[in-house]
Parts: sequence; C-alpha cells; structure tokens
Amino acid sequence: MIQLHNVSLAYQNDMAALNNVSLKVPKGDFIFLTGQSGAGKSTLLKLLYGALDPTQGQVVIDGQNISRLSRSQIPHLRRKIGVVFQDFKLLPQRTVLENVAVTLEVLGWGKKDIGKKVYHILKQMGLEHKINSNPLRLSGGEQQRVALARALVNDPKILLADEPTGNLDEENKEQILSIFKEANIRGTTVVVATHDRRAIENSHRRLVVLEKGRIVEDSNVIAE
Ligand SMILES: Nc1ncnc2c1ncn2[C@@H]1O[C@H](COP(=O)(O)OP(=O)(O)OP(=O)(O)O)[C@@H](O)[C@H]1O
Repeated sequence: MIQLHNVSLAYQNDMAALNNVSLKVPKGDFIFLTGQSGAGKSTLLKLLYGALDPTQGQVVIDGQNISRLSRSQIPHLRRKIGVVFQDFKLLPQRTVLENVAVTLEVLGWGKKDIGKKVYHILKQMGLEHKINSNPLRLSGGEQQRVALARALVNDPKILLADEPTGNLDEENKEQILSIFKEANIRGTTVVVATHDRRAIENSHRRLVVLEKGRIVEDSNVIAE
C-alpha cells in the first residue's frame, strides 16, 4: 500500500510543486497519474522512491514512513520498487544483458541465475535477440522495453513509470501498456505518470489528475 498524507513539496524557495496531496494506492492497484506539464507528476513519483523528502506531510510505503528512513535504508526500499525514468537511463557502455542484470547483481544473485532470469524477461519483452547489443543501437521502443525489463526483472512490489510512452508510436505504446498490465496481474502495484490522454482513456484504470500540485480529480476516491 502506498499512502501520501497531506504531502507538500517546495523546491528551494519556489512555489509548492505539490500542495497538500493525500492519496492511497492499495496493493495490487494500477493507477494513471496525469496532468499538464509542471503539474507535479514526476515530483510525486520521486517522493515515492525516496529521491525527495516532503517539505510537509508523510509518504508511507508498506506501513513505513519513508522520510524517517536513514540513507542506508533507502536502497532497501528501492529493492521493492522498479522505476522507469522518462529518459530510460540505460548504461551506454554496457550490453542489454548487463543493463538488466544490474538489478539482480545488487540483490546478490549468482551469475547463472541472473543469466537465466534476464534471458527470460528479455524473451517476454521480445528482445532476446538483442541481448548482447549496445542499448544505444536500439530503437526508442526497444530501449523503453529494456528499461522496463530492468525495472521488472526482480518482480518488484511496486512499479513507477514516468511518461513511459512519451515518444513511442501507437504499436509500441500498446506493447508497453500490455507489459504494465501483465506485471499488475502478477501482483505488482503500478503507478504510471503520463499526459498521454489516449493511452489512459482506453485503459479503464484509476485516474488521478494533478493540477498545479493538487489532486483535482480521482476516478476512484477511496473512503477514509
Ligand atoms: N529540480 C527542480 N528544481 C526546482 N523546481 C523544480 C524542479 N523539478 C521540478 N520543478 C518544478 O516543480 C513543478 C512540478 O514539476 P514536475 O516535474 O513534477 O511536473 P510534471 O507534471 O512531471 O511535468 P512534465 O509532464 O513536464 O514532466 C514545476 O513547476 C517544475 O518547474
């Protein structure tokens, strides 16, 4: 379960990027977070994986107030959370295999198990033939799927994705969205930030709309 209690965040002395936001995302839910550019979507995701601390309020993941975690506890939190960034953040000097393997290496998996698991997820993504490629030689859609493979290879409890279908064509968007849905069916809680209204409208998922740092619409408000 993800919970935000009256969360505000101001960058330096600026206006609040998030203003008194409260939100509950039950385990196994799938939500789209939407709103115009600058509405606060990326900021909210960053709070959820401990990259930012709220100026006010609390962010609670699985019953744990994450602003109370020490620096050394943050990596432990992140093991539960797969993140797909807006710009993929793939390592350019490493192969596709090595990029995805990173997630399991930090968890201390053995080399043989890593090889098997990475091959399996890349096959699911239709990328097994690119396993030894340099990510920079892949198309945008393929790079996005490598980023997703890296985020999902350890079956995280939570998947956070920031504008994952941004520059993709319709076919690639469909493919990415169906990967999210499959992960969700396997039990991962999914939070996707996007301003791609078309992707959202056809998906019949919970929709949370941010405007100037406030939640102005929630298609599935959960009673207190
Ligand atoms: N590092 C930063 N320093 C100062 N202000 C920031 C920083 N990052 C974001 N902001 C400001 O916070 C507000 C919310 O930004 P955020 O990136 O969360 O919006 P967003 O909804 O994700 O936008 P986009 O769809 O363009 O990615 C904006 O006004 C933005 O200018």
